[in-house]
Amino acid sequence: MSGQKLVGSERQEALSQIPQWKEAEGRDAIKRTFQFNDFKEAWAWMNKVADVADKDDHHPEWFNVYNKVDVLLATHTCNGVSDKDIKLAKTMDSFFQN
Ligand SMILES: C[C@H](O)[C@H](O)[C@H]1CNC2=NC(N)=NC(=O)C2=N1
Repeated sequence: MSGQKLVGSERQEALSQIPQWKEAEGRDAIKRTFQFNDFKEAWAWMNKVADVADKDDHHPEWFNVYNKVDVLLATHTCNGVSDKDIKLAKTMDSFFQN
């Protein structure tokens, strides 16, 4: 994981791999909202993600209300979207499907 800001065709290719994620407004970041059956499911998912985020030292910016989690991913060190954000987005998506 380089952590370098993704730009141009490399960025478009990476974003095409995570079609549920959209570019954030007013900031170089990606966003997605996850909706669960209830709070406990949302919390369990967040807990699974937290383990990976801490292991990879790459953390989401997220806001949880009841069964919804709004997520924003960006790499602070490059002030933009990097491969680390794409990887974490894929992990979040995989935990959400399973
Ligand atoms: C000191 C610590 O390793 C750094 O601040 C890590 C922590 N988690 C991080 N998370 C994200 N999203 N971007 C970072 O640049 C980052 N840097």
